[in-house]
Amino acid sequence: MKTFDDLFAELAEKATSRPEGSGTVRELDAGVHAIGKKIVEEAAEVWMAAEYQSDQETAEEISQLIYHLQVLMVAKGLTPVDVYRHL
Ligand SMILES: N=c1c2ncn([C@@H]3O[C@H](COP(=O)(O)OP(=O)(O)OP(=O)(O)O)[C@@H](O)[C@H]3O)c2ncn1[C@@H]1O[C@H](COP(=O)(O)O)[C@@H](O)[C@H]1O
Repeated sequence: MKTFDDLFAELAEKATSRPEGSGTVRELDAGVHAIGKKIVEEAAEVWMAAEYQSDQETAEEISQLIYHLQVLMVAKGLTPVDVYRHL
């Protein structure tokens, strides 16, 4: 099963190798403003799922929110360690 650290490593690698068809590359090219909007959208979907949908759907929305947060980290040159420092 993939972990958040595995996903981050994959996204960082894709940012460098820029494979054809990667949604991550597309999102990185769209820039921080667009990624930020996606984060706000996904956060709202997490909230709505938690209130009105199943636990499984909520978990799926949470995974998407974390994905977009990680794309933002890659865009900003931040690493998981930069975040762990604040936990
Ligand atoms: N974990 C994710 C992941 N979570 C969410 N998303 C994207 O985030 C968006 C969330 O979709 P929504 O359900 O909100 O649907 P939507 O609003 O219709 O989506 P859009 O129209 O905005 O694209 C979709 O575009 C998904 O593709 C993800 N895209 C990729 N990954 C993983 O990231 C890795 C790299 O992916 P690629 O860069 O695409 O190869 C792979 O391991 C993927 O599994």
